[in-house]
Amino acid sequence: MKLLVVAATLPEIKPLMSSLGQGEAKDFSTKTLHYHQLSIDTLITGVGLMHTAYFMGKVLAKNTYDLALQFGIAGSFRKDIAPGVTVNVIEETVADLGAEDKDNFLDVTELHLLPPDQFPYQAGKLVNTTADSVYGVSALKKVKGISVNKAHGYQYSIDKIILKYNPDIESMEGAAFFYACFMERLPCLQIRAVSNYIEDRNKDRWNIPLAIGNLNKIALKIIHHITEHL
Ligand SMILES: O=C(O)c1cccc(C(=O)CC[C@H]2O[C@@H](n3cnc4c(=O)[nH]cnc43)[C@H](O)[C@@H]2O)c1
Repeated sequence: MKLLVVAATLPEIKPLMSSLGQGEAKDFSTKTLHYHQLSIDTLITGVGLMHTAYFMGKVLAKNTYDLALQFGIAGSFRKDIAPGVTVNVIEETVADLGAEDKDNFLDVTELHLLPPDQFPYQAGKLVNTTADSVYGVSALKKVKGISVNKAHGYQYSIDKIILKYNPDIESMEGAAFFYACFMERLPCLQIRAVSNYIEDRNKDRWNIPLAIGNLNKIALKIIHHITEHL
């Protein structure tokens, strides 16, 4: 079985990679690891939608996989999804692709620049239908994500985005990962651990080590689940 494991930055999946053993570098962004019967390509895309889209397109043009897994940290809009909590992101919207109209924001579907049901969108959303039970993650909370180029850090714009999309979490790569996987009809999961609440910007309140620790525990659990059920 061939897996693609994607992260924005190396620290986010370094503990997982260390647990899986030495791999060989394919190029500066990808490495191949062999673990039991699995061949695992790891891809570090860099932070952001554009970087993720480029590297996903490149790796999927050259390789075929049975499953792609994106692991990352995220901000949470909800007090009940606290720093450290790990979630399965099952829906994505690019929340800052569009145009301003005075104090309003119109997204690409509202601007009629993207037909809301054009494949792979469903009512303007990217919805992941990959069966999570197969990969041992059914206990994780399923959440709605937004992807942005400009992270929210100001209560006024946070209130507005909650009213518009009612998101649970925010990342800077999730939608690009889903779009590439859905276009290639590649089963995929986007698993994120919360590093911070989305609030007026205060980096001192972030807990990235906790998020990365919990993220990697789940990541390893998924890989073990797959090896045990092959
Ligand atoms: O310093 C800041 O204000 C700041 C704002 C957003 C992200 C960062 C990062 O250093 C992390 C980038 C990385 O983590 C994901 N992430 C984590 N929390 C959030 C968030 O609240 N909003 C958007 N993205 C977040 C993101 O996917 C990046 O990969 C620093």
